[in-house]
Amino acid sequence: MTRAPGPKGGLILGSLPAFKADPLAFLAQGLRDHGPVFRFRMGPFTAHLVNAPDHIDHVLSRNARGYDKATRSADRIAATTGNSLLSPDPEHWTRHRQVIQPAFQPRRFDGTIAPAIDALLLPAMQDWLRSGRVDIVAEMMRIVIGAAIRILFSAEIEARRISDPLEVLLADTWRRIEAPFDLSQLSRHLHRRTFRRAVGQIDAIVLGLIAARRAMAAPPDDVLTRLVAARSAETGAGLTDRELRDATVTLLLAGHETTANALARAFIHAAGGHETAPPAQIFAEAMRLYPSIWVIERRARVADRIGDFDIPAGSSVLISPWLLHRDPRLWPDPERFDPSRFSADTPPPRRAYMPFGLGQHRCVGLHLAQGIAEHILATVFDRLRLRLLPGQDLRPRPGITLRHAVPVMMEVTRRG
Ligand code: HEM
Repeated sequence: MTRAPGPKGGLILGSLPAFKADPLAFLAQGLRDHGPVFRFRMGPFTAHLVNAPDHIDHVLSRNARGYDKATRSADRIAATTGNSLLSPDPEHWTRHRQVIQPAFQPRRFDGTIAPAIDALLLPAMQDWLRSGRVDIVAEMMRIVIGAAIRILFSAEIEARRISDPLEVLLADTWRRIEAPFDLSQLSRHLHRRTFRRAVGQIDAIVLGLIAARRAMAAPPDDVLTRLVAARSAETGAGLTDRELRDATVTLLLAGHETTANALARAFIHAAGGHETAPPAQIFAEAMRLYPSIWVIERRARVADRIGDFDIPAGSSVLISPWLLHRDPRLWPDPERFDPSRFSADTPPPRRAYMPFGLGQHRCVGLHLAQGIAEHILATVFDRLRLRLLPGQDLRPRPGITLRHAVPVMMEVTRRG
């Protein structure tokens, strides 16, 4: 057996303290010191980081059967989302994917994205102009969640009623992923009270939306109606209220911070030089440098071999779009923000770009996220001039998603 090289770490916790202190720096250092497949230990768990395009394709796509999502991270996330698309259980995943994927085809959103955003963004831009400033992270979060609620559920709910409890859930989930031993696995009652309260707040909203939708004689044509109407091809059964709740909470959790944080990065880096680049290219480049899902985890179901190294059954395999997108062999001058990398005549290097993942678990919300982001970027840069105020901490804060230190303030003036 050929073990992959890697940092030794401490006797009991292994590399967990170094990972917790700065996960991006820890993984980047491991790559520099040990090469594109390296092994490390986090408490009792063994992990392998894999960072060559061919190896990533092997794990997520070509040999996806050899890997599953029965990972600690998926397990912790399922405490919030229940049995849904993010569930480690392949049966639940298949059922939800069959129902949700058709509801997210790009043409399904024709004509709905722009009005949902404009209703929130246009008045917001007036406020930014009046005060001459905007906290771009908070505003992107508010506008994305508000627009998503309109697009998915045709509802108008104050964004904070959803984003505040989601924030608690995401922070709590990340804490549990980082902890080598989690007593809440023994009993749901050991979940912190704040966690349970946040779940209760979200459930009250989504279960209310589901009940109202079931009672409607002429429901609107949106994602919730499509989920309520979906029937299993084999049994003809529709989703229960619990399944609808799990699907809905999953979409909210997976979609809001990912899109909002990448958008905030797009504004921060495009302002002052790249505003006239096509919005699709600005957003693609922001997600290259700041992929919201900065690490993807799988578990080896059976023993495998990646490159020259043996991967034992049960080992966790980590793939980091953050590292892949900054590899200087794939991306010349990787730290430079340059939307023209994505112009039609310079397609990105093959298999070197994966902000939405790869293979069967590839993001279902991809077209929605891109549609929302491109419309917001185009509308704002068409009318306003944004400049980053100096002296701010822009370092990324990795959690479940790649976050920012907040607030990030930008100066706002009228364009032209
Ligand atoms: C810029 C925004 C987004 C980014 C960067 C992103 C990224 C990703 C990535 C990397 C995965 C694959 C994870 C894996 O393989 O384990 C994923 C899966 C997923 N995403 Fe997104 N996402 C974004 C927006 C959205 C939106 C708007 C929604 C829905 C409203 C969404 C819903 C999901 C769901 C449900 C999955 C699980 C798919 C599955 O396992 O079958 N995402 N996303």
